[in-house]
Amino acid sequence: MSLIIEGLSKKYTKGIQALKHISLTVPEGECVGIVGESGSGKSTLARILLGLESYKEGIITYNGKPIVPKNRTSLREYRKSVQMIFQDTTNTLNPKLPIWKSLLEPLDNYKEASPSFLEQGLTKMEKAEQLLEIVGLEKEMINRYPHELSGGQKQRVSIARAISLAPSLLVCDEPTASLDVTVQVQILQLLKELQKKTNMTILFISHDIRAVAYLCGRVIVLKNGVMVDEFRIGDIYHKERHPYTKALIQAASSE
Ligand SMILES: Nc1ncnc2c1ncn2[C@@H]1O[C@H](COP(=O)(O)OP(=O)(O)OP(=O)(O)O)[C@@H](O)[C@H]1O
Repeated sequence: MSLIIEGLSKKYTKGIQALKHISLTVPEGECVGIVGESGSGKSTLARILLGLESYKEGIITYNGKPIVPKNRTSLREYRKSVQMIFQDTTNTLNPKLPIWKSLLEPLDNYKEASPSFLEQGLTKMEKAEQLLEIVGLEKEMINRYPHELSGGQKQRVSIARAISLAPSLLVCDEPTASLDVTVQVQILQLLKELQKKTNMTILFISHDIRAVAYLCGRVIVLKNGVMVDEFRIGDIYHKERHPYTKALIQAASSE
């Protein structure tokens, strides 16, 4: 798995330049964090990576193949290996469907997928139960509806759904932002555990440098669409950090 972004820029209509010449490589099995304040372009980057947003300038290649936005055929295979979790689970979990139906949607769409962490020969319901167990939820929850779950439980279901196809890359866009602090920590722990177990690559997008520092080995700092800093987590307190990175650390430690 390799994801390479070279010289990516994105301009919205009305001239808003959300990303300016972004270049980065996401190596296999690593967790790379993208941190920045509101409006820095984090979600734009995530949406482009998922093929949900177009871009005119730059090249994105995944395993050597270019990602062409909104090209359904080339995106089908890509979508199988690249999954996303969002801050707001309403995008993922249809309120009208029981949990098991939402959970099994990706596996239904890609019948050829057989993730190694699911036992062979399971019925549909047993697959849904196993997926829930992997993310630390009671299997009895498969028959509930999203409104009958807490925010943290819903995010666990979203994670179970996202990993059900054993993606090689998981893009997480502020997955803990709307959760209580203790639940945030539990979700971060779960992601860390899953990453260790499955060796999937994670691109973790957050405004919270502490969450990024907990989970990621490498960090990229975005400010107004520009990559202003990039470092290994061990160098977070290095004196050569960009003043904006230092300000983010300072702000987080005084919260
Ligand atoms: N569909 C759109 N049309 C026009 N401008 C947009 C659109 N989406 C985002 N923008 C603008 O692009 C810039 C980057 O927005 P983006 O949502 O990527 O930032 P972000 O870092 O994810 O912020 P937040 O943390 O608040 O979600 C902002 O100035 C925003 O107003």
